[in-house]
Amino acid sequence: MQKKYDVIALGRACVDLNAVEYNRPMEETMTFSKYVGGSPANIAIGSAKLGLKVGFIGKIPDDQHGRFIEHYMAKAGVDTSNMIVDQEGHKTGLAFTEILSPEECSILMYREQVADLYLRPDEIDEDYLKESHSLVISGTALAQSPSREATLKAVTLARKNGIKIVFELDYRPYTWQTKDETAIYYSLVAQQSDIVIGTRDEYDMMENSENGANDVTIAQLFKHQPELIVIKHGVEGSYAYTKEGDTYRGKAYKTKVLKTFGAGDSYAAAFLYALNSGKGIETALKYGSASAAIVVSKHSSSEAMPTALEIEALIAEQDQN
Ligand SMILES: Nc1ncnc2c1ncn2[C@@H]1O[C@H](COP(=O)(O)OP(=O)(O)O)[C@@H](O)[C@H]1O
Ligand SMILES: O=C(O)C[C@@H](O)[C@H](O)C(=O)COP(=O)(O)O
Repeated sequence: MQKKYDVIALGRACVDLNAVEYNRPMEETMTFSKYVGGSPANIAIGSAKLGLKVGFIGKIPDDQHGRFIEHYMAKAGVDTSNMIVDQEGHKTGLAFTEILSPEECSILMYREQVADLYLRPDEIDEDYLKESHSLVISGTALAQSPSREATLKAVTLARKNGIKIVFELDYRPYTWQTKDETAIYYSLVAQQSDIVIGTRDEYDMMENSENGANDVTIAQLFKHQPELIVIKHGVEGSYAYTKEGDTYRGKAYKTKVLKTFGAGDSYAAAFLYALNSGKGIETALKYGSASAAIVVSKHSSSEAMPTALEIEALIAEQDQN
């Protein structure tokens, strides 16, 4: 069935302030470049750039930053009709990045009173959701009420209407109170999702454990709704597991790394694009990894999202060796 959207992403659309000066601690960094950020916003922008029809559900502040985010996303091809403008004075989440070296990057997030976490259940529009084949949920949207309840409502409505749920674990320590709390909400949504994507560390958060094993994780989740589970292991590559018992391994592509962040979001965007285009899981892993390799070589996460041609060129170049 033809629908207006391939994907609707739900969660934060914020601002990244990336250090312009490299190899320097943040204390000594004087200049930052502004980009739209927030994992689900990055995934939406990356998917739209690849040609998917993309919508977004979130809340942005009624100020210059909110308008910057909305304009940028609309220009990138994301439908912003369900990006609610906050009327209670909440602010944009900020992510300051420190690029100490290509291996040592950190993110300092300012997430007090951020508009995205004030999305309310009554602001989730069932008719909008019905227009999409899939719904991408960011784990951070579950960190605090009322965004938590709004997200759970979207999950229920997606299930009711046969919309595939993709759960991007997207764990950020900020705004979560305890590990138990994270594990409870992550498990709840993962069990109701069709596709779950996360790093090994994020699955450990979901399981409230350390050094967890992929086979244990998938055995647990496959008792529930998930049909496809992706577990990322950084530069060591990633795995995709299907409920039917197939395992696929994706290698990381070689690249000149500038910074480490942005990998996960670009991976998710290209992985979903490839799956949506009917390319199969093995190829989707390649698209995700190649997209991430391109983004870690560039300064931003959102602006750096590659086109399908760039991804395909990298795969063709490195897979022939
Ligand atoms: N240094 C790197 N060089 C090339 N590819 C990378 C690098 N780091 C990550 N990737 C790619 O990005 C994917 C996601 O990275 P990962 O670090 O696991 O996720 P996240 O950014 O969400 O923490 C990896 O599976 C890999 O394909
Ligand atoms: O998600 C955020 O709020 C910050 C992002 O915009 C930032 O670019 C980033 O940290 C992306 O990292 P990733 O999860 O490794 O893709």
